Amino acid sequence: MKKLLLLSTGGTIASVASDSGLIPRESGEGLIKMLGQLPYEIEVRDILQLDSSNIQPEEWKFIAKQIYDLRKNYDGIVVSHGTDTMAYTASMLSFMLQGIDLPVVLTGSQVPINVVLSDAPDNLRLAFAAAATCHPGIYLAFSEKVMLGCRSVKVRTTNFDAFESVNVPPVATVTSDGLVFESQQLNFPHANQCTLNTEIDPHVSLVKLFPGFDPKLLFAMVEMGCKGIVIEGYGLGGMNYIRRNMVGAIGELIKNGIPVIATSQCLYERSDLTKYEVGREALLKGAISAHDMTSESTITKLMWALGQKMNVHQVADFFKHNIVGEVSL
Ligand SMILES: NC(=O)C[C@H](N)C(=O)O
Repeated sequence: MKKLLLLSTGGTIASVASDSGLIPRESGEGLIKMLGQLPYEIEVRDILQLDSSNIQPEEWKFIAKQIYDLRKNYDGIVVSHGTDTMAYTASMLSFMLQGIDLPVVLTGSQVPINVVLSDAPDNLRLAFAAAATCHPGIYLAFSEKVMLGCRSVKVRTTNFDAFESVNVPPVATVTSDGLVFESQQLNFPHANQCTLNTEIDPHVSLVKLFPGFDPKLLFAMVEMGCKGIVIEGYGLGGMNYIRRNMVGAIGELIKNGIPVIATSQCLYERSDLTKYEVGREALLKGAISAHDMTSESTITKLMWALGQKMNVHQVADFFKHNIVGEVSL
């Protein structure tokens, strides 16, 4: 029988009603009790009790360390987590725990587990099944899909089908035959040499461009300590240069050692700065392409790169590499 660990961190899945709204108070044991008999040996640790809106870099480091320290005793780990920032946590854990040597599966729910028609029991069962059968890696399991953590995005606020695997198919889906693996599972050459590296620099910004945005604000961010910027441009990644010169501003920033990553505000498909004049000009100035990465993966990859003390050229080179399955090049 596979030995699995549940690390509970809070979220709606563990929430109960209170005068001030839903608050995460249910224990991991409480979650497991609602599932009935499962064909796994499960141990539980309550490590946090937070709504995931409160999960930040300090918690990422803590969760990563828990996984790293405890992993040798288990065949797989499930992390119950709020849905709101789960894709960020999944992405950051992927970078912090490169070469992870067992499956780690994040899950949560849209409705608390103590509500009759909650999606929590199904999501938890799916996460345990994934933790028992997937290749080593960081995954997110939700609503009958198991996705690579660094490719998942929360796309719905209330619907049970809240997450999507963006730009790659889900790793597995639930069918009447059980968990069916759809795509090539990850098998990175460095698998089984798990490292814990939680050095990150969260002094970064994620800017969604809109017509009228004043590029001077980018310099204000840098003055306030921002060390790197992700810009969600239009479509394939285009940015304006007439009147408000985003392209010129990007050139200035890069000259001053601030990496600028260009991505798209479209959820699906890649950004490609080579296609239009408006993108190519930014590329010439040194903008770094995020290709088809999610914004969650892009911002966490940037934080991790800066945490490794990479300079702007090293960051540019780092973004040309697929580290944990986050990008198709
Ligand atoms: N469905 C949820 O889990 C939402 C909740 N606010 C959280 O992220 O913790």
